Amino acid sequence: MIELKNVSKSFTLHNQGSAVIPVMENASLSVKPGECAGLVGASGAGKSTLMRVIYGNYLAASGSVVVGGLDVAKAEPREILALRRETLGYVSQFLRVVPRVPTLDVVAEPLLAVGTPADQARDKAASLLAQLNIPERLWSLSPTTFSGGEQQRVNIARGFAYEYPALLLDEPTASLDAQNRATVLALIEGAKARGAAIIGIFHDEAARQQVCDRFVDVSGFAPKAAA
Ligand SMILES: Nc1ncnc2c1ncn2[C@@H]1O[C@H](COP(=O)(O)OP(=O)(O)OP(=O)(O)O)[C@@H](O)[C@H]1O
Repeated sequence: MIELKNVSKSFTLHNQGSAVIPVMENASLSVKPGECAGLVGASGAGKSTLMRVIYGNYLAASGSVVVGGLDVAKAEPREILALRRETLGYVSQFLRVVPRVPTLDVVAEPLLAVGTPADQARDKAASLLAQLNIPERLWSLSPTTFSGGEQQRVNIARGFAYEYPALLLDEPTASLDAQNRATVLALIEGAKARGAAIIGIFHDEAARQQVCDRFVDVSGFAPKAAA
């Protein structure tokens, strides 16, 4: 479902004399449906960068990044948008939303985008918000003023509303209390059970032991000269 072959990535710092910083070389990785791979490696090793390459935010310098049959490293922007709508979800650490859109609609939006009838989309959104303990009085408000933890839970509800065949999870349990953390881990296990291929970054050791089938140490992808 997610297959990376010989992916390299470097950053060019245009404001610093165009210095080129190689971050990874020959990164290869394959995640099957129903499997969760945890990215590990020291801070700065390139875990988030690898996720952004898979999501198409960063362009790989070489290699292939195939998700659901599409090579993200060579795809047109409209193909990447379709991939993000239909195949690949991304739960980042921070919620980015259009101001003034009510929370219920923020969560229902990925379902509406794939043509789910509005009442079904809103029912699913309501059920996820309730599971994640977002009080109903907040559902009609924009989440922009919510607390950090509430925003994170809205973000997770949005990421799990539509059943993406592939999911990228960046610290989905960070700063959650025990009850919400357990709910998120159950959502991840449910996604695996229905066949989603998942790549996650979990600093929470117990969480990653619970949901990951294996670990990929991104330090192994460090460029040889910098290793
Ligand atoms: N947009 C960017 N421009 C330049 N350098 C970048 C950029 N993004 C990441 N880097 C560099 O790439 C390296 C990998 O960063 P990355 O954020 O992927 O690490 P990480 O393993 O996710 O770290 P952490 O666990 O601390 O979040 C770092 O040295 C970082 O400085």
